[in-house]
Amino acid sequence: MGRLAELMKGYHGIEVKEDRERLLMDDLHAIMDVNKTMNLTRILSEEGGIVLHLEDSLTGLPYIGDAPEGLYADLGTGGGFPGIPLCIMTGRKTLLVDSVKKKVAALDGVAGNLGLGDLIDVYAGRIEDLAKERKGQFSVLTARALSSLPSLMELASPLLKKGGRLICYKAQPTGEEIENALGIQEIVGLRLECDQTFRLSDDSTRRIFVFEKTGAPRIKLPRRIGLAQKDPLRPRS
Ligand SMILES: C[S@@+](CC[C@H](N)C(=O)[O-])C[C@H]1O[C@@H](n2cnc3c(N)ncnc32)[C@H](O)[C@@H]1O
Repeated sequence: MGRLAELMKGYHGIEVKEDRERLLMDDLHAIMDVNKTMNLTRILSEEGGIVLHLEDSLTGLPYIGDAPEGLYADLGTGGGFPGIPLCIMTGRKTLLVDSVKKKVAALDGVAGNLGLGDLIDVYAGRIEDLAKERKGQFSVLTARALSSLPSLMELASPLLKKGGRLICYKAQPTGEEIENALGIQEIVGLRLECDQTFRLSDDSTRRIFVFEKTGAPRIKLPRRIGLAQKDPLRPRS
């Protein structure tokens, strides 16, 4: 058993088989290699990458496992986290979404080299544009280090089919952010299903919020490009 598999079993009770671990480590090495010429991640050491990219990404595994069958997209994927690790572990058809074209092109190359070209597609563009093109098509979405919870809910809602899940990875959400997220659930047609705090092996704290799409949003989504992140929705008083 390698270091990642040991951490996942010891700290999170998640089993990572040998062939999956090899592919996950190949992904990390490939991203670190691309990172020499393009800014994909600030984490430069292998040990840092194992914990802060792979271990952290895989903590979302039980939640993606509970989501309905079907398409998965990682919103604001950056260096492909948590999208590529979750694809490797679940075998779901995966779309990696980011507005920066060269990052997305690099990820396409990495996925192809890992032999994941049939499972992984990429979308170089804004989430709001994807929502117009592929409304209601996704069963599960993830977002890590992308935006506040209310922004994520607004961006995700039009992409999700009913019963689909949005899995948000947060390091330190503020009380106000959580209050606003809870206050806009009906407006965006999502409901909080799970709010879980846990620790990574380096002792840092993480929180995962899972929302379920319960019905159509009360307002027309997506709003104008940029508004979800610049001027997030607030609870109606
Ligand atoms: C801080 S990075 C996080 C990357 C990765 N998810 C991670 O956790 O390592 C946020 C990424 O989201 C992308 N992004 C931000 N807003 C976006 C939008 N509205 N549509 C598409 N991509 C977006 C940025 O280009 C950036 O690559």
